[in-house]
Amino acid sequence: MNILVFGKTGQVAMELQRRAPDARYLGRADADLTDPEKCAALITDISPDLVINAAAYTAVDKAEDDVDTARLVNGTTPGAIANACAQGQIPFVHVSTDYVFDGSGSDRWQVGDETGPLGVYGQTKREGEELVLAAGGASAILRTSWVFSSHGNNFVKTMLRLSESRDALNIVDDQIGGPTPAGDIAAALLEIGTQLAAAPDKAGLYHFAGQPDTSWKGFAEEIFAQAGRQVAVSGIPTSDYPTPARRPLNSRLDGSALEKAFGIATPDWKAGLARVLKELEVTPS
Ligand SMILES: NC(=O)C1=CN([C@@H]2O[C@H](COP(=O)(O)OP(=O)(O)OC[C@H]3O[C@@H](n4cnc5c(N)ncnc54)[C@H](OP(=O)(O)O)[C@@H]3O)[C@@H](O)[C@H]2O)C=CC1
Ligand SMILES: Cc1cn([C@H]2C[C@H](O)[C@@H](COP(=O)(O)OP(=O)(O)O[C@H]3O[C@@H](C)C(=O)[C@@H](O)[C@H]3O)O2)c(=O)[nH]c1=O
Ligand SMILES: [Mg+2]
Repeated sequence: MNILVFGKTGQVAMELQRRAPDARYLGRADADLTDPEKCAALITDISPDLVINAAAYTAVDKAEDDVDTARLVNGTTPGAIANACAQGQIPFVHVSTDYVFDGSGSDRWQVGDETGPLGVYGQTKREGEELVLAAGGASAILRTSWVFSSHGNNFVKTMLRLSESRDALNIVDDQIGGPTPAGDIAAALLEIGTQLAAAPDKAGLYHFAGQPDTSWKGFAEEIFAQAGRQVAVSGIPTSDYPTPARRPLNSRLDGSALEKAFGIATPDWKAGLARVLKELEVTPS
């Protein structure tokens, strides 16, 4: 199967390259997602058997002041890609986020639940979802959360870096969600794409997030425990950690629709964390 991937340097794109080295990966220089027409034209020219979009504008706070770029990258261009795929009858797998939700309540979000993004990143990712679904092709959207890996920027690497200079940290303990290993996401995207090619009726929205749910404080504590770093972690409310973008308090995603349609189980993030720390050569001292 000829697979075309938008994204090359990001966490999920790097993990896709490990699992599907023969796919074609488009970096920013090959396909700038601020240019919807160019991205759509690439699909028509290349005519692959499957398209995966692993690129996005993921700088949550920066997006608040960079709305036009975030909208093009997260909304307009995924829509244009989905339209080109629908026209060419090419299955398309796209990635979205827990930040499309408003974070109310404490139930796990189901795929059909109403969205209500709190910031520009979440709003533009939701616009992308709507445009992809409206394109009407064989498109699957995988919402995930709190992605980490040995590559790029993520919470695990931030905590490890801070532990070099700090013996105490304040971390928010009232945002609850599922940390998700990028490697498990990449494997899920490839499995979804393969199944979608044979069964286009499996198109739609799905959730995939690591379990068990935890807070950012709980995630930090597990990172330091597994890494053998002595850092005292104090829980603080979100109101004590002001940021330009608001973030959802309840990010719990229910993965049962994905399990039912594709047989893909919810990943164990603590096991994924152990693998990432091993890759980073972080061992308890
Ligand atoms: N990171 C997270 O915690 C979460 C991510 N997601 C979603 O998962 C998907 C993958 O995210 P992740 O792997 O973490 O992303 P990263 O933040 O690791 O990387 C973002 C990628 O998008 C690329 N990109 C950004 N802007 C453009 C552009 N204008 N043109 C071309 N490429 C561009 C970047 O390229 P470059 O290196 O050139 O900047 C980079 O490869 C995204 O859809 C994201 O919304 C969902 C939930 C949580
Ligand atoms: C560094 C630090 C962060 N925090 C908090 C801030 C924030 O609420 C939380 C996580 O910080 P981050 O900067 O990793 O958060 P953020 O970049 O918002 O992470 C999000 O990225 C986007 C792309 C997504 O789609 C989401 O699923 C989610 O992963 O930790 C502390 O409380 N103390 C600290 O010292
Ligand atoms: Mg971030």
